[in-house]
Amino acid sequence: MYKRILLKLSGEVLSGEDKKGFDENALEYLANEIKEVVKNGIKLGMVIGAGNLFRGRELQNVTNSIGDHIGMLGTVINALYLKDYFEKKGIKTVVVSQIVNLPSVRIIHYDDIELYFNAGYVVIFAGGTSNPFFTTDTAAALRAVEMKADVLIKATKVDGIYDKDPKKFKNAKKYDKITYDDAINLGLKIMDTEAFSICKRYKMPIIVLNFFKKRNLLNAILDSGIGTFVKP
Ligand SMILES: Nc1ncnc2c1ncn2[C@@H]1O[C@H](COP(=O)(O)OP(=O)(O)OP(=O)(O)O)[C@@H](O)[C@H]1O
Ligand SMILES: O=c1ccn([C@@H]2O[C@H](COP(=O)(O)O)[C@@H](O)[C@H]2O)c(=O)[nH]1
Repeated sequence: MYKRILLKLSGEVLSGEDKKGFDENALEYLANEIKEVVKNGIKLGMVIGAGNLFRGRELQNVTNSIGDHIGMLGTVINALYLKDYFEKKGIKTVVVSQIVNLPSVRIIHYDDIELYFNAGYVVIFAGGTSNPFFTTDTAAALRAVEMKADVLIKATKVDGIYDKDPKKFKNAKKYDKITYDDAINLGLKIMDTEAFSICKRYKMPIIVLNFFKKRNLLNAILDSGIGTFVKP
């Protein structure tokens, strides 16, 4: 069983697939899945994307770097929305970020993060990497290494890594296991090359799984071979 986890969630986990904004049913499902994890005493860090609000590359007529700043701010909005929702459901949550100065957001400080985990808080790392031209996959890889996670779990809309995008190709084939090198060399677009490279360099295992299948997250944490496992 993994005890210390960095969970990367697609922004669409908050809105429902291919939708924008926030959906009450989606949030309730998410809170229930997280509650199960917290109940098991797992130290949980989270990085959430912002696909339900803004993706820099989708903002037409906006300068690239500014579009990315808007995207990163979207991840802060999601983090605060989630913190408020989680706390109403009894999940103690703290949001940390280096890109905003708000009373509801704390700065990232390694010693404090350990204290939050020991006190049973879920820690949401908001604001991506703090730099434009990256994505929250790379932020998740960085935070996983920084928090010394046992594993990075990418919970998304597909049930693992395929040889091509399964949303576009019906004949795509799933990998149960794959190496970092193969994921990078085959150009599999489930995660950025930067994210795979950081995980490879620091030997951070990755699990990619379907978040929309009930208890999948907890089952993966209990190490039951869910999704695709990326390893050296
Ligand atoms: N080789 C592949 N294997 C599996 N999925 C793939 C692959 N290539 C592309 N994808 C796509 O990657 C998507 C998952 O990416 P991710 O969870 O990061 O979504 P996102 O839309 O980028 O996140 P966000 O909503 O936060 O912007 C899947 O929905 C799938 O369609
Ligand atoms: O380090 C980062 C992380 C994110 N961004 C911008 O935010 C959006 C939303 O993130 P997703 O990973 O796509 O959900 C992304 O499209 C970038 O525009 C960033 O600039 N730097």
